[in-house]
Amino acid sequence: MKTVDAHLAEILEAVRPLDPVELGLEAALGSTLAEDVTSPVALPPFDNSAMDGYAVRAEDVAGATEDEPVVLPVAADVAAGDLEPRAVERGFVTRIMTGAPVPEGADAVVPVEWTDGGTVKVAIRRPAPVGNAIRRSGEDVRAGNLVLGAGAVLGPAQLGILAGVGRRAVLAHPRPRVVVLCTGAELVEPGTPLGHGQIWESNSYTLVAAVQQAGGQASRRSAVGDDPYEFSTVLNGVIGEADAVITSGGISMGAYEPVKEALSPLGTVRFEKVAMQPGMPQGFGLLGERHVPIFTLPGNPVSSYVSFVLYVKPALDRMRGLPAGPPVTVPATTTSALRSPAGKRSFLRGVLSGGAAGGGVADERGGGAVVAPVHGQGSHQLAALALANALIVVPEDVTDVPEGTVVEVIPL
Ligand SMILES: Nc1nc2c(c(=O)[nH]1)N[C@H]1C(S)=C(S)[C@@H](COP(=O)(O)OP(=O)(O)OC[C@H]3O[C@@H](n4cnc5c(N)ncnc54)[C@H](O)[C@@H]3O)O[C@H]1N2
Ligand code: MOO
Repeated sequence: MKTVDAHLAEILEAVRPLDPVELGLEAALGSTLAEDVTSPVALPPFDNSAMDGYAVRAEDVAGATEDEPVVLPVAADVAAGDLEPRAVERGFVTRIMTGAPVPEGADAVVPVEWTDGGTVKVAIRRPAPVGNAIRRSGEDVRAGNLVLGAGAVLGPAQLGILAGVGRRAVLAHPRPRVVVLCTGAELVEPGTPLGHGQIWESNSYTLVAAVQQAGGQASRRSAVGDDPYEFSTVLNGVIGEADAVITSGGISMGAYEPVKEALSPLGTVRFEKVAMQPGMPQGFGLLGERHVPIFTLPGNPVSSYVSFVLYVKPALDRMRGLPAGPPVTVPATTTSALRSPAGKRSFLRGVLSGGAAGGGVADERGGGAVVAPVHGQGSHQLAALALANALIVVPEDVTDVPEGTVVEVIPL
């Protein structure tokens, strides 16, 4: 049987980063920067006030006290956005608002709270040291400085600095558009009545959410039955708009396996058994001239989600232009004994707590972190999966793990 590592390696070998495109900032959340961005100007671009108050020459107010305030005439008002260059003469002040340019000659701002708030003349009750409440030009970024490098994922703060350095659009790897397509004649939409032999379709909800969490844009197609022709028709209808396709179901050894039956003749999608549990039946390949990756995941709900975590998430990372590899694991001590089939890598569902997972500090031997396997390890046991927050990895050559052993765990 193929190993988990070999299957992932094959997928990562085949999948390429999406070509960078020019994205407006409104559309760029979650994309990956494909250029280095520098600032054309210093930020702030000019010295400006950090507070509402009075721009002064510090020496003019050096003697101010509560009992003997310094009273000075207010020569002008300067608000944020004031375009007129201004100056403060010796013996005068300028009323100034937060964000307004500091007038020539002023070297300190006295907050309004230290004064009587006068508009014609003002009584200042405390001295302000040179530089008080002034935000210097270039304090945040110098002109020409790199603010974000290629490879940065654009979140709210990153979009903010891009706008802050004057960009409206950037070159970025877009979020992959992923179509999720489930198969199975027994599947009906949640919210509709169940007939005999039917179940509510759930995998697409899990997989769409997983794609979104992994930085992709997911779209869901209603489940198709067990007819390979119908499956092919739906697939052909969506492929033009997809950067990747995920299917669930229809790939094992039964008589009605529409995904396998429709895709096997193409010769570009391989169906094989991978030495893992759950998720043994797997398929992967490339479709059409655009070489759109297709992940044909097993239908059992736990199997399809575990397969997503192990194979699709790293592939989406690569498509996003990010470093891609197997999921990160952390050490934790198992609270119960574990069993695993010989020759397969198991991904048991568990609840990870303590250590780094619980906000504490885990040492490299799992000190502090513990993991408790959930009750119900069948690949159909979706409720047990929903209680878990981690996958406990049991290697291929291990069949019994005693309670108290340090194991590797994939946080979900
Ligand atoms: N003779 C063999 N039978 C099976 C083997 C095998 O090696 N030999 N492998 C088993 C394993 S392991 C798995 S995993 C499944 C995978 O089968 P398929 O990918 O073909 O999936 P289906 O048969 O379509 O469905 C399996 C199971 O999952 C339920 N299901 C499917 N889709 C959904 C969905 N969207 N939402 C909720 N539940 C879903 C479906 O009703 C079935 O119960 O094959 C084993 N059999
Ligand atoms: O590989 Mo299957 O996922 O055990 O049920």
